[in-house]
Amino acid sequence: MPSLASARYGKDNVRVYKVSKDAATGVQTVTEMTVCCLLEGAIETSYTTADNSVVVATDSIKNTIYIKAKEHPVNPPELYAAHLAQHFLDRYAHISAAHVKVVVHRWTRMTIDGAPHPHSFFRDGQETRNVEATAARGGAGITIKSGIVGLTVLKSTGSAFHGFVRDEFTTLAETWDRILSTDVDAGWTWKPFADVAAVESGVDRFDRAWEAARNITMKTFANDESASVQNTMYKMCEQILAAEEEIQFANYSLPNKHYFEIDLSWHKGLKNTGKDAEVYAPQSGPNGLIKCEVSR
Ligand SMILES: O=c1[nH]c(=O)c2[nH]c(=O)[nH]c2[nH]1
Repeated sequence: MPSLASARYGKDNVRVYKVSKDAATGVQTVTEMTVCCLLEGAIETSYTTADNSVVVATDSIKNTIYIKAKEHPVNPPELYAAHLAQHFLDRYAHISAAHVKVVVHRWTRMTIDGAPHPHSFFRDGQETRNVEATAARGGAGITIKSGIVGLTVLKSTGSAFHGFVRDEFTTLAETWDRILSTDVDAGWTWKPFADVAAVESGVDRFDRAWEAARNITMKTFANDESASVQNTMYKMCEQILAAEEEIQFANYSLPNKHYFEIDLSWHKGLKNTGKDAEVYAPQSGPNGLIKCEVSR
């Protein structure tokens, strides 16, 4: 006899834009985000016996996403996500958990004639600031994971990879100097918060951690004499844990986006390998994929 093992539902890809206008200076500040909100609870009968009386319509969930963005600050996204998730527990007795994901897109203020423009912005890359917040009953409180996704980086030297297993499956040559490129997906998990008030008190921690993680990622990527993606990402995790006491875990998921040397010696003896390598072939795939999570 089948039974519902797990279920959650809600609205995904809700695009939200919020502007704040400083009447005194005329300066406007904008935030654009994409929100997903999924609910769990005593909703089994909606699946098993077509009982829609337990269903908060996904259209209503979408409306709530807009209303909470109007009622509360959307920055930092951690606080907005906590307010939104907690709302569903407060409003609906049969909902036991609300999972909110917020993806914040970049709108960076333009500098025009050397001065910050009051109301014009540009998209300076596909990098996003991501937050996943879950509010749950039973003393679980609010759990929050923050992150950076889609920060594409490359270093043209300062990366090696040697000493790996060599056997009958190995063709890769050891290298002491290679190109290293990746799309950073970094995350940091906060100690659980008792309630929204706990998220709100000391709310500066979230922007501080995001800025620290971004700087740590770039500085370590740039300055580390990398022995491997594994070792470089571990060094980044260690520093993120050291930066904020309330962070329990730090994690990275990094594709290794390969750049292959091209042997052009067949053409008039052109030297383009080893120390003479200048023209490379960037690869779309396959790529390495290296992940880790580091705890205290
Ligand atoms: O940094 C690396 N880690 C690996 O595990 C690996 N494997 C590989 O083929 N190249 C690399 N590079």
